Amino acid sequence: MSSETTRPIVISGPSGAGKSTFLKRLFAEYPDKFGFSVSHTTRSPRAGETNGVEYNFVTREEFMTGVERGEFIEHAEFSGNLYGTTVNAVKTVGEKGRICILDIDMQGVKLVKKTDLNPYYLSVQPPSIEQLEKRLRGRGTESEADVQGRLAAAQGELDYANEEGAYDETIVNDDLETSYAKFKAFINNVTA
Ligand SMILES: Nc1ncnc2c1ncn2[C@@H]1O[C@H](COP(=O)(O)OP(=O)(O)OP(=O)(O)O)[C@@H](O)[C@H]1O
Repeated sequence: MSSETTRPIVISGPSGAGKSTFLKRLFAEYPDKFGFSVSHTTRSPRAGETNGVEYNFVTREEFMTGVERGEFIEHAEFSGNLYGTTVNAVKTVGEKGRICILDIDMQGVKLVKKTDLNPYYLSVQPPSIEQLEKRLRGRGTESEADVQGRLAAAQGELDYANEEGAYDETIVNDDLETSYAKFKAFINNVTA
């Protein structure tokens, strides 16, 4: 296997564009090819959780030392605990021979670009904002306020994706079968 095959793949696009739909199908088709990075957290492990599997469990001091050393791509605090993704956690997936998939928003993309991870960047877009709204409502997993927030953020995501060189490839998710075929072709092309 050449080093090329372990480059991560960043998949980004507005909430509701269809990233999870594509990834679910992809993982079902290729169960052993891809992987997700293990995040770090300062929260305590729950029963049955193993360090290094669900999360890398660290102290707040260890976490903050990592942040100061620039080891984190991103981190955030939720309900009193820190969570984040390190550059090394992404590299570890590749070292195990799997392709690390990063399903992240535009802010995450900008942060990954500051690292030496050198991934492929793929933008998944809805056919229109109207269609996006329909799909978000159809999914039925968000409150009205959440749908509005996602639609407001969507335009920013699309504007960024239109900037020259922001992504290696853009897939407009109109007809699902056709779009998934394009998605798969992109993945197969960069991982061949
Ligand atoms: N081509 C398509 N045509 C019609 N509906 C679609 C299509 N692709 C996805 N959907 C539907 O649109 C909704 C949003 O898709 P999905 O959850 O995959 O988006 P997402 O980009 O992963 O969003 P998030 O970033 O919020 O996780 C889902 O209900 C999904 O079934």
